[in-house]
Amino acid sequence: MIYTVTLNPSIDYIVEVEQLQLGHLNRMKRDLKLPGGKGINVSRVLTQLGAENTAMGFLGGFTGEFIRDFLSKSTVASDFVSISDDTRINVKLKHGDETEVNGLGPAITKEEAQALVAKLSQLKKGDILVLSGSVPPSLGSDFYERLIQVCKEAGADFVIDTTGEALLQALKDKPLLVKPNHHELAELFGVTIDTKEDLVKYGRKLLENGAKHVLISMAGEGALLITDNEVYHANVPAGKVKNSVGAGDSMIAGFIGTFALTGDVLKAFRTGVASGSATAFSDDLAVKEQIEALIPEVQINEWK
Ligand SMILES: Nc1ncnc2c1ncn2[C@@H]1O[C@H](COP(=O)(O)OP(=O)(O)OP(=O)(O)O)[C@@H](O)[C@H]1O
Ligand SMILES: O=P(O)(O)OC[C@@]1(O)O[C@H](CO)[C@@H](O)[C@@H]1O
Repeated sequence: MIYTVTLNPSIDYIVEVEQLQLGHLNRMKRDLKLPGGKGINVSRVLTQLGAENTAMGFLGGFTGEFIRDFLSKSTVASDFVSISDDTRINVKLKHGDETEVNGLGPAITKEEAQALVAKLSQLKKGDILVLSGSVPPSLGSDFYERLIQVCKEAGADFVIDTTGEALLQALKDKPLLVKPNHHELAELFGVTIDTKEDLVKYGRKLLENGAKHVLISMAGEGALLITDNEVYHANVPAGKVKNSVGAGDSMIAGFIGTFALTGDVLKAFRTGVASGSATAFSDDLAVKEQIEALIPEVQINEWK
């Protein structure tokens, strides 16, 4: 069973304007409210792929109710801890370009935090825990580390999609998968990456430090999968990009959902790329039919 954890869910308020004029009244051309937060996105795409999963984390207030309701209507199983503060609203402004303004996140009490830890102590060997996204400041920066220890004690695997120190710290506990994009990989090691050799060199460092699989996404320029023995490159399908929000989460869902169902790492890689691109080509997250249509367009080659 796969469990996703979103410590800091959001309503993603997607607002489209013809042209953004700072300091003036702008009228919306279109707007859309969607449940957001990286783990929730992973759960929504896992559900599309038929991979059994439960979305967990913290939800509170009217914003939390919106998310609960949306997930239930779209048959995404969930088991969130209810909190007294409001779940945040993240603004995604489309004005030719994409500008995002993400909230800090709600206050979470010690008791609420402990309630999530207690739920996760029910994990079992063979389960996969997906930890994705930012940590609300009230939880403290070591909260992921606490959840990873709970996961390890249960003998379950984990995937972590975060950045910086929290990601580096998590490597020693041997995550099943990490997926930085090429910019995040460079930032992580405080370097600039200009060549294919450097991408592989720094991707391999994540493996050497403990990750079991490393995916490096490069938006429209393809993706790399680095395993102990091999490096594989995938192209991305051609299409019109409508939305990049959640493309990386969809890629993780495609990879982990397929890996959990088949154990086949290359099939997982191909579905991961197809899922990321299917979301990039949609207004919302990808649905099953869109993902399936793109799978044959993803070619994977060994990278020498
Ligand atoms: N321009 C594009 N054309 C086709 N596919 C794309 C494009 N941009 C993103 N994707 C798909 O989405 C996947 C993840 O994209 P990206 O490298 O932007 O990840 P990310 O930075 O984690 O994404 P996010 O915007 O969700 O933070 C890519 O590997 C690819 O499959
Ligand atoms: O603020 P965080 O937790 O880093 O990212 C949150 C977020 O930007 O990530 C998702 C896309 O990946 C969105 O649904 C959501 O708004």
